[in-house]
Amino acid sequence: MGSSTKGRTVVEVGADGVAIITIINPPVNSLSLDVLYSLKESYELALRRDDVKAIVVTGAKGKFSGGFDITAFGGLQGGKTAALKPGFVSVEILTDTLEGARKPSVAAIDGLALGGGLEVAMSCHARISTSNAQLGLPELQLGVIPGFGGTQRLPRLVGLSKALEMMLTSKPVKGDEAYSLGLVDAIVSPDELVNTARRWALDILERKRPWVASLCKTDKIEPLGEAREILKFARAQARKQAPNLKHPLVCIDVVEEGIVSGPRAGLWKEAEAFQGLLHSDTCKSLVHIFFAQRGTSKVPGITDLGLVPRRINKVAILGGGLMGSGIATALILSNYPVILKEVNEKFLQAGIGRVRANLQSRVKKGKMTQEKFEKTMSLLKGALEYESFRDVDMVIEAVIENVSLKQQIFADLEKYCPPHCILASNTSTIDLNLIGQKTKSNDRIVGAHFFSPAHVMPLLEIVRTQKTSPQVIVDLLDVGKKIKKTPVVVGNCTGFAVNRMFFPYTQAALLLVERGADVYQIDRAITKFGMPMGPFRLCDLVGFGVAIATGTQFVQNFPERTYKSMLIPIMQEDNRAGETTRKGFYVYDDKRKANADPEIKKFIQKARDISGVTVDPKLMKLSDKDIVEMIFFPVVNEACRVFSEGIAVKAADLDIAAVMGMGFPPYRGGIMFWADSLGSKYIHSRLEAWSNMYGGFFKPCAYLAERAAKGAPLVRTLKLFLLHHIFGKLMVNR
Ligand SMILES: C[C@H](O)CC(=O)SCCNC(=O)CCNC(=O)[C@H](O)C(C)(C)COP(=O)(O)OP(=O)(O)OC[C@H]1O[C@@H](n2cnc3c(N)ncnc32)[C@H](O)[C@@H]1OP(=O)(O)O
Repeated sequence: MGSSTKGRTVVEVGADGVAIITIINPPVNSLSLDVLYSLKESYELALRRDDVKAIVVTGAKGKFSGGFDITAFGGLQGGKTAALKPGFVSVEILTDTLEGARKPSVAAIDGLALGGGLEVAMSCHARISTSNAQLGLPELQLGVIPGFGGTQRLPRLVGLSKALEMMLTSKPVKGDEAYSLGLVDAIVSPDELVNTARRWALDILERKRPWVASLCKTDKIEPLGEAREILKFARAQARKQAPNLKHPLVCIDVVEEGIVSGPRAGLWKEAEAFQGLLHSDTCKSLVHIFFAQRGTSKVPGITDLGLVPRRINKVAILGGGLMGSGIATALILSNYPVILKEVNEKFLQAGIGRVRANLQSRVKKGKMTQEKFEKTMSLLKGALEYESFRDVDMVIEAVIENVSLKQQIFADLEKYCPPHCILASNTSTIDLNLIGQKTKSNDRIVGAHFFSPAHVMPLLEIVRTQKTSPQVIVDLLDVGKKIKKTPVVVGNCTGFAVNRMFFPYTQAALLLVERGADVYQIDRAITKFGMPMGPFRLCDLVGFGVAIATGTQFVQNFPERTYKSMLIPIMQEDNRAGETTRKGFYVYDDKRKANADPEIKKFIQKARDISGVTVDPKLMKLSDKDIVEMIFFPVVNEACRVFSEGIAVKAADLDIAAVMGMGFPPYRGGIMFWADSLGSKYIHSRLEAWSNMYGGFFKPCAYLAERAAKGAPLVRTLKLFLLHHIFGKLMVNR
C-alpha cells in the first residue's frame, strides 16, 4: 500500500480459476476512493486474465465492509477532495463493471456489510454470508441516502416494504434474517465462507445456479398500484417521525423513480440526490455526531498512557431504587455478576422486583427468551450486609442525594471492599470530593452517573476528580463499553456536564412564563425544534420533588445566574407534583395523555406576585424562533462555561452529552456544533440584550464574550485548546 493511499484490494487467483478480490482497509474495510479505484482495477484484471473463470469478493479479517469511507465526507463537503462524477461508482463501477461482467461473481460476507459494503455485495451475482454478519443500509443515520445503487437493488432483493424499513430505520439485519429475506443465498460458517463462495461462483458459470443481476430482478417488486400505496404510507410515517428531516423523503422519491421509470433512471436520480445531500447541514451534523461519539472514549492524558483495563469480575450496587435497579439490570444484561445491597428485606425485595420487571418487559417484547431471563436473573444476588463485598472489584452507590449518608457509606466501603476496588457514586449533583471526605481512597473514587432508566439510556457520565487515578477511568470506560453505554469523561463540579448544561433549560422557561409567555407554546416550539419534550412536560415527567432538589443545588452554587422562580414549589404545595400525581403543568388522563390545564394561570400569577415581575407584552407574542433561542442560548452559555473550565476536554463531548443526556436533536450536531452554526457573535448579542432587559440569568460568560469579540467559533481545535491550557498553567506557575 502506498504511503499516501488509503486502503486497497488484492487479487489472488486459485488453481480452480476463481479470483478472490479482498478489500483491505482497517479497521472496518471502508470504501475509500482508493479502495473503490482499486476494486475497479482488480475486477478489470480478473476479467482480462484468461485463467480467471469467476470472481469472489470478500473483506480482510472477517469484515466484508463498513461502507463508504465516512472520513472522506469532510473532504468532499469542503471541496478538498474533487467531487466524483455522479454515477461514477454506482453506474460505472458497480453496475457496468461488477454486475455487468461477463464472469460471475459472488460476495463472501462475514462480520459486516453496511452501506456501500452491502451495495458492492448486492452488485455481485450471489451472496454467501455467515449467520452473525450484519447487513444493512444505514446511510440515513448520516443524513444521506444509499448512493451506490442500494435504493434500487435492495427493494428488488427483499421487496419494497422491507427495503424501506431497513433504509428508513438504518437498522441492519443479521445473516440468518438476510437469508430468509432473500438478500443472501446461503448461510455458512466463517471457515467455509470463501470456499463455498468460490464453488458457488463456478456453479453459476456452469449454469448449475442462477446468474442473477439484482438490478434486473422484478419478482419481489409489488405491482405499481400496491407499490404506490406502500410509498405513500412510508412518506406519511417519515413526515410524522422526523418532521424536520428531508432526506428520508428524498430516499423514498428515489426508490419510487426506480419503480416508475426503471432502475437505470433510479440509479441516476440516486446519484444526484446523494451529491446534494452530502452538502446538507443535516449530513454535516450527523457525521460530526458519528465521530464525536467514537471520540468520547479517547481522553487525552488518560487513554493515551498505555494502561490496560483491569478485569471486573463482580460489581456491588448500593440502593435498589429506580437508579440502582436500572444499573443492576444494565450490568447483568452484559453478564456481570451483581450484588444488590439494601437496608432491609422489604427494600431489597422491591429492588430485585424492579430488576425482574425490567427484564420481564424484554421477554414480553420478544427481545429475550425465558431461558435467558432465568440465566440473567441468576447473576443477581441480594445482600443486607457488607460481608459479601470482600471480593468485589467495583461498587456503584445509588442511594438518595444526601451528603452525610454518602460520606458514611464511602467510609464503610473503604473498610469492607478490597483495596483495588473502584468506589463509584451515581450522584447527579454532589461534589465527589465531599463524598470521599471521610476516606483515604480518593484515587479510586469516581462518578458513574447514569441516566434514568439506566438500562435504557445510552449515556454514562464518568466524573473524575483531580485525585481519581487514570487506571480507574480506563477501567470504567471499559465497563461502559461492555454495557453498551457511550461514556463521556468530565470533571467534578455541581451538576457535572449534563445537568449543569441542562439547568438553564427549565430556568429560562420559568422566566419566560412569569413574564407572560405561554407554557404550552413554549413546549410546542421546543418539540418542533426537535427535543423529545418541552421543559414543562419534562418537569412533569421528572417530578417536582426532583426538580426542586436539583434546582436548589444550582441556586446554592451559582446564585448569580439562577432564576429563582417559586412557580414549581407553589404548584407542589397544591398537591401537583407532576405526572405521578396526574397533575403538574399538564393534567393526565387514565392513559397518561398530557392535556393543557387552564388552571395553571392562577399559579403563574401567584409566582409572578412573589417574584415581583410584570408581564412583558413582547414576551407574550414570541415567535417559535425567539422561544428556541431564549431557551437554548442560556444552555449554550452554560456549555461554554463547562468547556472553558475544562469540565469537558472536548467541545464534541458536550455535543454527545447534549444529544444522549438531554435529547438534543442529533441532526443539529449537538449543542456546541449547533451554536457555531449560528455564530458566537449572534448568540452573544442576543444574550447581552436579554441580560440588559431581564437580568443576570442571560449574562454571557467571559468565554462566549471573548469568542464573539474575535468573531471566532466557540469550538477551538483540540490542539489550540490544549496549548492554551498548558500555556495558561505555565503562566500561572511562574
Ligand atoms: C455511498 C454509500 O451508500 C454511503 C455509505 O456507505 S455511508 C457509510 C455507511 N456505513 C455506516 O454508516 C457504518 C458506520 N459504522 C458503524 O456503524 C460502526 O462503526 C460499525 C458497525 C461498522 C463498527 O462498530 P464498532 O465495532 O462498534 O466500532 P466503531 O468504534 O464504531 O468503529 C471502529 C472504527 O472504524 C471507524 N469506522 C467505522 N465505519 C466507518 C466508515 N464507514 N468509514 C470510516 N471509518 C469508519 C470508526 O470511526 C472507528 O474509528 P476509530 O477507531 O478511529 O474511532
